[in-house]
Amino acid sequence: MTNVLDRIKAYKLDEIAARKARCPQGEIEALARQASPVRDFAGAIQARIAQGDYALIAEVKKASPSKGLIREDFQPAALAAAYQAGGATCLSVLTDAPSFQGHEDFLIAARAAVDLPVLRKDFMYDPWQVAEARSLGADCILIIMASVSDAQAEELEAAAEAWNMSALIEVHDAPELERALALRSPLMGINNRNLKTFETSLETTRDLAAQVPEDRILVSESGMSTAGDLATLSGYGARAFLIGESLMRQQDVEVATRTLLSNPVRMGATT
Ligand SMILES: O=P(O)(O)OC[C@@H](O)[C@@H](O)c1c[nH]c2ccccc12
Repeated sequence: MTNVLDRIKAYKLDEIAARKARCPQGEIEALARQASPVRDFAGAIQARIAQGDYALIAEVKKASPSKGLIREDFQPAALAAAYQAGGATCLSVLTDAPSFQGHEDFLIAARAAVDLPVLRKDFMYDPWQVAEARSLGADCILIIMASVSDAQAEELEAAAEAWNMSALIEVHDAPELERALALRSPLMGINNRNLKTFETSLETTRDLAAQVPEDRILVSESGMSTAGDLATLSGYGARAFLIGESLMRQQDVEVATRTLLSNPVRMGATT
């Protein structure tokens, strides 16, 4: 039985092979070395949380396999600027074309419009892709535990470290979280959406949060749309949130971002 994630992995491996044939490791590394200096993605999230604020990773997302086209008027630079003005801490930009109608140029344009660190949101299997991400300017990569072996995850994380980039480790269940804890990255993403079935429930974060050690930053991912959702997830221990669709559906993205982030539960504050 093949699921969505398996299908994505199959075409992604073909895509990687074709790209590597056009631009071998040495060449992509040379391009990566010329890229704009790395912005500290994990550090920005850590700093925002330390201030008692929520850290928002705001996603530039045109379409998804489960929802189709999400936003008609899609201008990555303007959207990035709106996210930054609305209070986002970092950006995530989808670069996968077949399933998300993403593009490398969207990441380049979005990052150039702001001074926030940027996650390249794509399906990573090969250290070559990490160098490619850096060559585009990306500051962070995604490692989806459901789609890689332990050895692959370790190899991708090591590549991110070698480029001074952050890595967001994504899990959806307890066995994946267990495997993820063998890695070093402080950024532990709990995806509320099952990438094999698209089923989405904030209870995923509730059920796994207790198993995330204190020294990791819990990032709740997917399926959030209101300040109330953030408050609920904050009750489970999440202080960082990765949000795309609900913000992409708003006419005024800056106002929507600011509204979403209003009313944070200030840690340690008494009422
Ligand atoms: O649009 P949402 O429901 O707010 O979700 C954003 C982000 O979490 C989601 O796009 C995502 C999480 N993990 C992924 C892995 C690949 C592609 C996309 C994703």
